[in-house]
Amino acid sequence: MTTEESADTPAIELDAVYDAIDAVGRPHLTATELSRKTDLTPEEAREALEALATDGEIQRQDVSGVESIWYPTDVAEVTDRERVILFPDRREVVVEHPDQFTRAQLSQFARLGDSNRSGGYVYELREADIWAAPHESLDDLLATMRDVLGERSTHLEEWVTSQWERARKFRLYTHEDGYVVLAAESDELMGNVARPKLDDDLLRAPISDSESWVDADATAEIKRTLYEAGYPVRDDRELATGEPLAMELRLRLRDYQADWVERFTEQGSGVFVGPPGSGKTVAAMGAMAAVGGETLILVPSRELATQWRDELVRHTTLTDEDIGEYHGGEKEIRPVTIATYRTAGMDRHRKLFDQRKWGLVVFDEVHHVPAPIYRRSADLQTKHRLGLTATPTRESDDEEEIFTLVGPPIGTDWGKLFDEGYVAEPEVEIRLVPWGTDDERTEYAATSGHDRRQAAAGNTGKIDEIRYTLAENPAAKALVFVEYLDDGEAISEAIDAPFISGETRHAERERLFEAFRRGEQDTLVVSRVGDEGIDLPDAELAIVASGLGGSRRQGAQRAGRTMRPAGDARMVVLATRGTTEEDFVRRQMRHLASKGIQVTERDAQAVETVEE
Ligand SMILES: Nc1ncnc2c1ncn2[C@@H]1O[C@H](COP(=O)(O)OP(=O)(O)OP(=O)(O)O)[C@@H](O)[C@H]1O
Repeated sequence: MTTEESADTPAIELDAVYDAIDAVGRPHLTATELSRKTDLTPEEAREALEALATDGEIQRQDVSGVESIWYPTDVAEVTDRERVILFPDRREVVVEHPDQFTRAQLSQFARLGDSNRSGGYVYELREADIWAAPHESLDDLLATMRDVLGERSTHLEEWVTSQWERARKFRLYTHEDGYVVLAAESDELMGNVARPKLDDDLLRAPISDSESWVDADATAEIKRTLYEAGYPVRDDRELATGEPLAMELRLRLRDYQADWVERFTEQGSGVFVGPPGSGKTVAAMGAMAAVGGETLILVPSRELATQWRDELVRHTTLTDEDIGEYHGGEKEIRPVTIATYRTAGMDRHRKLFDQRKWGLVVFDEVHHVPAPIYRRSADLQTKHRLGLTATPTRESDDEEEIFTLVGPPIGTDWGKLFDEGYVAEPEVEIRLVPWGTDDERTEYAATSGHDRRQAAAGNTGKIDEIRYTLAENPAAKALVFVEYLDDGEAISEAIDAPFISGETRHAERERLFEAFRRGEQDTLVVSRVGDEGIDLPDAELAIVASGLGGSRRQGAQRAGRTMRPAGDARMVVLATRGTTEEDFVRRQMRHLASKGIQVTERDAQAVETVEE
């Protein structure tokens, strides 16, 4: 073969790439790997792969900073097969076409970053993700990882093991004489980490080279300081059980709920993490019964306070007389008191925390806990603390607060909950809607910043799409979510359904929601303010016309509305095609997808899309 000839013919046949892939033992390879399995140099291998890619025979998957991954087009085309690619050195996992189970598994020990250029999902494993993995043992965690990654990396597993151990190097416990002790795994850790970092007034006196007597009122600060230094502290103190509370459940906890409660009582504090409708509220009642002490329940809204009361009366032996509500409407402190965060956060209502001897404080929707409550939570460290959340949004600034002031997560494999039918998987569909009129498009182009967002939100093309979607699902009880009042009013008028916003009086809201629950009202338009923390168990269809929410959590919550165990729930998210709204919605949905929810994307159905 002459040099000229070799320049023209591909350096390698596709078959040889398949052979090399087989030899590598994964469904993809890098140029370096190809060169090792053939007699090509790495450079020749890369050129050969590029030539095959130009011919469309193979595809590449790029991840910045490391070698590209290649796989045959056939595999990509015939199957929308899931591909999980691990980059152990970067502690990253790239997943293409992940199924629901894989996403649920990954979200337990990794956080979703951005997508890469080829559209794969990139998950990162950071220290705090391992510290906060809701597994009972390291073996359980490693088993989940091996299951989802399909391959083992000794290097990664060593790192995971070291992080797991790192989160177990310090613990607080109650000495038999009643004082609180900080114990380090070794003298070095106490001498080189804890003592230099913690002020003298926090560490009262050394007990030994690895243990110190600490200020019992400063445990929150101790936990936070060590967390920041990279050592999350186990909290094994004996906690107050408060005034006794006699209560029993009227229903049987499901196995996973019983397991959550058991882990909670062992730890004394923690956060139940489970998808909406998975029975966290009921499990929290199990925790109340297990602690057996008077309980303060903090919730984000008055509506939720009333719901909690109803559920407590329905599912436990508590009666209405045992339960007090404490918020803008009513102020009663009883053995079980349900307060809103807002009222509880006000200084003049401090008595809520001190008037009775609480044994347990429950933080519902724990990611909603406002700063004043967090400050107060530092004083609640001697009590049992239980958080509830459906959205362990790890990127949030609250991550550390939740971990140190409330407790570590307690969870179950989400995939299992879906599989066993405890939670219905919603279908989420993004629909890209063209502009209703040319004028709107022009206006969008001429504005910037917030006005621009508002223009995209208010696209009148969405009104047709809403009508179409409602007509598609005639029997479904539907909620239409909007971001701006003007849009809400326009939609409400166009589809002849009441509009509930932050301006709607409380009594009117309740009346409309009740009518909706009873099935007398089948469609409601709800603004972003109007839906905060409200539970609408019977919604079968949610149309998000705009403003999926300023935060990812809100997106997840709205999807949550349709994720009740009953019925075939569906969510349609509208976004104006070709605008920033489109990107925004996609990003939000990606987050949902990472929580194990099936998301699809299609063009608007009502309006013909014209090529622009
Ligand atoms: N052990 C159980 N036995 C029977 N029904 C249960 C049990 N646990 C939960 N449920 C029912 O399942 C539904 C959802 O439960 P729950 O309200 O506790 O979920 P959740 O996770 O708190 O939901 P959300 O996150 O939306 O607040 C409720 O109707 C509840 O009565």
